[in-house]
Parts: sequence; C-alpha cells; structure tokens
Amino acid sequence: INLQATLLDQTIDSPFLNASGVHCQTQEELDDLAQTKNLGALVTKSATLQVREGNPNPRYYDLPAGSINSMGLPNLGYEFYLDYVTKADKKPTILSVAALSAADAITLLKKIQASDYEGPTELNLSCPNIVGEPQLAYDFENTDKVLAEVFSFYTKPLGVKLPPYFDLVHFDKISAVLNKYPLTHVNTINSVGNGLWVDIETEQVVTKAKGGFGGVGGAMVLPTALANVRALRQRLNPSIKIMGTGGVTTGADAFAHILCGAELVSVGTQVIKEGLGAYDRLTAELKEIMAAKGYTSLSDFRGKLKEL
Ligand SMILES: CC(C)(C)CCc1c(C(=O)O)[nH]c(=O)[nH]c1=O
Repeated sequence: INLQATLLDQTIDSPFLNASGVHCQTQEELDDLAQTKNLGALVTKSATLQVREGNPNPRYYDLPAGSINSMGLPNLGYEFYLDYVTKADKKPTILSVAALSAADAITLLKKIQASDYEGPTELNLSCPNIVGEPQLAYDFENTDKVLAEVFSFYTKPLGVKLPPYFDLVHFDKISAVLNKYPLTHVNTINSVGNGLWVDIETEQVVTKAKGGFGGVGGAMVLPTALANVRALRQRLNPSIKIMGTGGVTTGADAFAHILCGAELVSVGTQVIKEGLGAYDRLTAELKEIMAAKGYTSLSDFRGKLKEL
C-alpha cells in the first residue's frame, strides 16, 4: 500500500499536510513540520506584507467537537516565510499569503513574482476586502477582478484557499470564476466563518476579538468540508487539484475527503488537540481502511464517491 500523492509535478509519500495557521507560524514550528515523518508537505501561516501581532488573547478555544478562533492573522511578515520556503529542502512547502485588502494582495504577489522563489503559493481568499462588503471569496465579481489582475503578471504556481460555501449556486459561481485561471489547486475549506461559542458557567463568549465571533474548525465542520471538496471537484477543471481541509480527526475522515476528490488532505484542529503524532495515527488508520478494501493506492478510490 502506498499513500503517494502529487503536489505540482512532485510525488510525495503522504497526502497529509498541516492546515495553514496550525503549527506553522515560527521557525521552530516549521522545522518541526519539516521533520514530521507522515507529513507529505507543509504550509506556512498566511503571510502578510507587514509583521502582525494578531488579535488579543483569548483568540483560540478548544471545543468538545472542534475549535473556534479569531487569531487575527498573527505572522512574522512575508519576508520571513518567503525566505523559509526558498531555503526549504526537507519537504515540499507551500507559501500561504493573505492580505487585508485586494490591493495589498496584489502588492504581495508582485513581490513574490519578483523573488527567487519558484515553488507553490496559496492565496487566502478569506481576506476582508471593502468595508461593508463580504469577504473577497464571497464577492464573486471582485474575486474575478483580483484573479484577473494577479494572472496578468503572476507566472509561478498559485492556488487559492477558500472559505466554505453553502448554496449550490455559490459552488457554480465560484467555480465559474476559478475555471478561468491557471490555478494549481484549490484548498477547501477554511474555517466556517463567524461561529460563536458560549460558556454557560461564566455566561461569556470564549474569544476576545469580534465579540467572540470566530472561525469554527474540527470534527463539527466535516460534512461542510466534504460537500465543498465534492462540489468543487465536480465543477473545476481537472487541472485544478483539490486540497481537502476541514474536520479530519480519523483515517476514515481522510478516506472520505479523498473519495470526494481531494488530492491532498490537511489537518488543523486535531493537530492542535493531539500534537504532530496525529499524522502517524491518521496514516495507520488510512492504510488499515485501504487494506480492508483491497486498495493499494489513493488513485484506486480518489473521486469515486458513489451516489445512491
Ligand atoms: C480570517 C482572516 C484573519 C482574514 C484570515 C486568517 C485566518 C485566521 C486568523 O488568522 O484569524 N483564522 C482562520 O481560521 N482562517 C484564516 O484564514
């Protein structure tokens, strides 16, 4: 049995990655990932033009069946991560980038285009754009405009990170936009936006920023993640690979993501709960399921979810 998958033109021995934002903000964390055996590739925390401290604590809270966060994009600034990925030689590494406006995203990608880095970059489209307008990825016209401008100058491998969609028409709309561009991949889903958790003891919210509203991850978002992987796989050009993120806590969840069409699978909340050892367990569990079913490679079942 092999768990080989492809990242761009590279064959990697494991389909597992970390979810951007998890264990990938500092040099130490990134080096940990680079040395994690059952991790096929790693993604950096979304990098911005400037160093950012992020929101005040508490900004991450562990929930019984997941997590909620309003980190506020804390990161060491794009130069640090650009330098890290340019020098990364242990494991394929994806540079995640974000901006607090479409204009900043363009500026940031121009700097990457002008750099020596030739590897994969992932643009986080969950970024706020115009005040009073929804986040960029929920504004289909502006997403189209931004990607048109990006691909007027950007020639290096580029994918996008998407928030979850919940309306079938929205799957159609975002796919119609993304299919216009030479994207390497779509990473779906980002956390489910603006959830809220209530501590009934204290009668308070559990995270400080945004009145306690934050992105929800972990087991409770698995059905939404699977739906987004499946819907986008059904709609996007085959040349655009799908990276499945969201709700993976067991090998069975990873199997489900791949059955829905995911080329790679990233794990966030569960790694925070369990540590990097989660990748060993997920790998063993996935292999066990494949053995029981007589599969020897991920391509034996990738995208082959059956309808009733
Ligand atoms: C939500 C943003 C701050 C606009 C982007 C960074 C981000 C964060 C974050 O840094 O708060 N958390 C997530 O779960 N997903 C994200 O994409």
